Amino acid sequence: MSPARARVAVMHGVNFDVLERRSPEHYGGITLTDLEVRIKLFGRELGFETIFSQTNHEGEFCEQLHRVADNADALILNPGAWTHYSYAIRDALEVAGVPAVEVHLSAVDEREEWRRRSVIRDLCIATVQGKGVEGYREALEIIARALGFER
Ligand SMILES: O=C1C[C@@](O)(C(=O)O)C[C@@H](O)[C@@H]1O
Repeated sequence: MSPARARVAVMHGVNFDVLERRSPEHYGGITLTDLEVRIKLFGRELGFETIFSQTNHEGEFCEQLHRVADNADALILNPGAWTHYSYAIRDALEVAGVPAVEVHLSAVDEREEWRRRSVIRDLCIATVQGKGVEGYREALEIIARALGFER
């Protein structure tokens, strides 16, 4: 039997603390707080508790991945630029021990060459990109299906 409320960790990486100052064309001009409020509401609709974190420090992101299974049943991660080159984060994700969905606000596969590469993609059950804030809803729906929590 599944628990009443599954917990999903939502981890934002480098430069998400200044999201509203980044290219509105790609990131919508939204603040991280507004983004997290929207994700929390999506989560509630699906019966999830969402747990948020953001850091600009790669080692801290890795340490959060090491511990994520203590507090969460699944993971949504948007590591920002680390996605494209951090093998440290890849290795940490490998030991995270919960199903993970990779999310990007922008369509990384249609942007610069260096953004088209993700070193975490094959460790994730899905990738959602280019759908802005709505992409997080899609990621939560994917997790709901994966955990057998569809309502
Ligand atoms: O920081 C980010 C944000 C991003 O992950 C996105 O959400 O679209 C895309 C990355 O290429 C970029 O470095």
